[in-house]
Amino acid sequence: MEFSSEANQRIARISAHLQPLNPKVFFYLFFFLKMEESSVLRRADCRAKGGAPGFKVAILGAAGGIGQPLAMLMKMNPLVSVLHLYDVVNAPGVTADLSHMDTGAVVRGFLGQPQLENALTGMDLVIIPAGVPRKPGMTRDDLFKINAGIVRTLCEGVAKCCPNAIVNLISNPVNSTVPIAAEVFKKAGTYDPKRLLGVTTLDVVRANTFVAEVLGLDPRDVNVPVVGGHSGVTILPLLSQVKPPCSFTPEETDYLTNRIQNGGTEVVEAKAGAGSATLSMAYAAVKFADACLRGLRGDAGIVECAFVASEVTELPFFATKVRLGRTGAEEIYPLGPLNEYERMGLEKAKAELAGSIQKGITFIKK
Ligand SMILES: NC(=O)C1=CN([C@@H]2O[C@H](COP(=O)(O)OP(=O)(O)OC[C@H]3O[C@@H](n4cnc5c(N)ncnc54)[C@H](O)[C@@H]3O)[C@@H](O)[C@H]2O)C=CC1
Ligand SMILES: O=C([O-])CC(=O)C(=O)O
Repeated sequence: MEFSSEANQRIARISAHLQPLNPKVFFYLFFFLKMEESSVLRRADCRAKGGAPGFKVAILGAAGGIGQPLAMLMKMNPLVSVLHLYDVVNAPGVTADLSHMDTGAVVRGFLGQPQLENALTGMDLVIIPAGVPRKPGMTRDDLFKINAGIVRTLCEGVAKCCPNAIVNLISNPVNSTVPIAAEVFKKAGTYDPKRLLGVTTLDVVRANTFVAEVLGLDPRDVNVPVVGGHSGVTILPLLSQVKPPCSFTPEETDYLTNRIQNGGTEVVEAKAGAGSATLSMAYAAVKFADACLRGLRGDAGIVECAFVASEVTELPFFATKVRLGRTGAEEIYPLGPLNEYERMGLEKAKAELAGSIQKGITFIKK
């Protein structure tokens, strides 16, 4: 008889003591130890395959400034059973590090293009923060040149390996990368507009924080809808629809609108060349991903703002409140009543958005 594994060697040691005794006792004990070993192995195998109930989530760009804290927070999310971390650099290190956390999700790392397909196969949710961030003096559109191609390649992988996954797209410029992703999925014949969501949660998170400061409230009790897109004037906070209901002076309205629209630039300048928002973005991305997973699970009443395919305006994409469900963005809410200030803001937002959306579409169609 061959004894290879550690468990088998233990059986061999015990057997050696038992064999000279009663053959019947030996047989039953040997049988019991074998059963115990196979159940231990089954449990380990089950965990290694992500057998715990929950969703399978991939992060593409997982070793980056957003990717790392995002991966850590997703590793802590009880709705996640398997977490795939993909990047073109450092994925093994981040994976080894996070895999020591005693939380339920099984973490696996994937490095470089040849491992992209394995990273994506079987995923329920794919979160994409891959790409370069801004430096002071740059607009988000300045990132298009590099990030457009990155998003195209990653979305081709999604179309091939997990066409039914929900996609949370973070890479900037979101106003163009979401249309790029849509065109890639259309080309592959896998496009379902409900499953493609541009992440604008950080705008809402900032709006809640800044409005709470002005009102002297706890930001957790404040909810500000932010519509339009994710860049400059396309970020349109609807201060007339803040919950709890409140009112602002014209000066407060100006201050808050400008601060929310320029929140990203405020961080880029403070970081002085070392990148853009990463920690608040990881927080926002996890807030949004968790909402998507709760929607997938079938929870009722999950509503978040997101940049999605939309008929709310004449533009093909627009950020508004959406209801998240088992199939993604199942309902897209209208803008609701706007005041004069917001109506003017909406026209400015639409004018800029139209060009950014078209730029993304043309990038794939050309
Ligand atoms: N939607 C939003 O609200 C926000 C979006 N962003 C955007 O998120 C993106 C990432 O920002 P950071 O994490 O700060 O940048 P980062 O440079 O720290 O990390 C980006 C990661 O992407 C990886 N990467 C590059 N090419 C890749 C590829 N082809 N496949 C997989 N991974 C690839 C890099 O190796 C790096 O680890 C930027 O485009 C940034 O503008 C940032 C903040 C907020
Ligand atoms: O400003 C940037 O470049 C990053 C970003 O999108 C944000 O912080 O909102």
